[in-house]
Amino acid sequence: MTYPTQPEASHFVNGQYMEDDTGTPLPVIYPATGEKIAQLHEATPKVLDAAISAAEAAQKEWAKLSGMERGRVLRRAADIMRERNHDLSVLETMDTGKPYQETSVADATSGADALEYFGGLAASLTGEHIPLPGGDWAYTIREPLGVCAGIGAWNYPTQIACWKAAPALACGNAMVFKPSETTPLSALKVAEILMEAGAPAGLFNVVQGKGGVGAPLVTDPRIAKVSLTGSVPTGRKVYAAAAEGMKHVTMELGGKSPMVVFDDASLEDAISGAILGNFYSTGQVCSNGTRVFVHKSIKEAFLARMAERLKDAVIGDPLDEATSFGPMVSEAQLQIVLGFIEAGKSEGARLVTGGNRIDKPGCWIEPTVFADVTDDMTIAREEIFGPVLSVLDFEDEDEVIARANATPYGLSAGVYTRDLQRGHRVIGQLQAGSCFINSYNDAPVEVPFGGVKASGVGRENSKEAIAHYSQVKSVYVRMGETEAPF
Ligand SMILES: NC(=O)c1ccc[n+]([C@@H]2O[C@H](COP(=O)([O-])OP(=O)(O)OC[C@H]3O[C@@H](n4cnc5c(N)ncnc54)[C@H](O)[C@@H]3O)[C@@H](O)[C@H]2O)c1
Ligand SMILES: O=CCc1c[nH]cn1
Repeated sequence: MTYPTQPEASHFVNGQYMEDDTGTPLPVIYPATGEKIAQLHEATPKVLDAAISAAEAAQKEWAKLSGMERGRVLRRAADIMRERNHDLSVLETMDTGKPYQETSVADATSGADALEYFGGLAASLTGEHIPLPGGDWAYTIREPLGVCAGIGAWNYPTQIACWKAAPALACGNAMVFKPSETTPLSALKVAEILMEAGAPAGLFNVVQGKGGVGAPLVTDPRIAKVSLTGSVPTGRKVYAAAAEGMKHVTMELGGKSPMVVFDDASLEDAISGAILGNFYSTGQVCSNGTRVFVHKSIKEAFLARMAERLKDAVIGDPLDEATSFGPMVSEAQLQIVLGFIEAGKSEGARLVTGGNRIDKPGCWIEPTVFADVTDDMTIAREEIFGPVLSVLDFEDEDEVIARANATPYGLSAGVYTRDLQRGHRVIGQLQAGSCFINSYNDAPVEVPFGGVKASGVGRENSKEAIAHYSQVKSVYVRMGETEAPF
């Protein structure tokens, strides 16, 4: 392996790399080949304490800056990130296995968008003046929360770090970020870039490790807010632990989202949407539309054309720009997905294409499509987080809305139809936070992102995120005498 993937040290604390090799070893594997590309260590209590202390000290100084000054640092970081997009994308590809064709347009670039967007907003985070009877008045101040903990999943490591850090820092907070143990490399680059852009030492710290490092980070009394991107079971644990300390939370969790394809839809567009919503990032996207409800009258045409379109997937070296479908992130995740495929077969779903591990080193699996899936099957109920698309038939609008909503999840939903009234009518009734009409899986920073029901609490991106990284102080000002009853 020629690309430098071994970082200077495992953690980034108080503006510099930090190592404590007494921590449990954490090997980093390139999923495309199974080769080890870096060797890190999990954070020990000493590292974690140093990171939180550094963040606490930095936050006090950072909060004294004006929004304009804070925003300037974030916008500089966005520029640096864009200048380094190539190298950052190669690193992201090696960390996750996602093809460079994707990482070069959806990872560091998305992180840079967040830094630029929230950098631009920082100066406008002001309070209100509220006139009251008798000449009295009140004003409000939007204050930072303090030190925020960010905890990431492995599918979008750079994007997740920036989607959390950018609004947190814009509001005057500091952050201790724990990336997923599976993809620990790129958050360290985010930390380097923020320091280079002028952020004070300690403002953004990275500590490595599994849940055993995440758990004490969440409960540390110096942490004011926890933002987790991860699965629903982890979300339940982290939300409960944060509640004990009455901390603010953002929970960006999993889903089992419906995509509804009506009989008047453009078949090519609907298939493109289903490809984006099931096979982009090898199916490892939280908002994926994995329950594809296709109107019975067009189902066979949909399946035939989907099978044809899948032949155009270029499965190969993720660093080759022509590759459009990479490996799964890890052997463990691959085994989980193979288990779901077996469940699909044994419960009676029709395997249309794929279904097999690809016989070469690394974590490769074929893009897989099941048809004749029914609502009670495991593959229709549980989040798979891999390249497995399930087609379910429907005939009636009210029926499909009820079935689409019959899930504990509520992250996303999509509708394909040429009837715009129907599109809005149906989307309006689907229980999901991030929805699409005649599109799927777009996530621009200007638009709120997040789920309802078990899929999460709070929103990332857009102006909505500001409310989740700040609190409002109100000040009542009496202009006359203070009257009391006695
Ligand atoms: N809604 C979103 O924005 C979004 C985005 C990406 C991924 N996801 C979800 O993430 C999941 C896949 O990622 P994953 O397998 O890394 O998820 P995961 O829940 O296994 O882990 C997520 C993170 O939580 C940490 N963690 C685990 N136990 C913890 C504990 N007790 N306390 C604190 N931290 C703990 C892990 O180390 C990791 O960093 C999928 O369910 C996917 O839908 C959601
Ligand atoms: O994985 C979830 C977040 C996301 C959705 N689209 C791009 N990133």
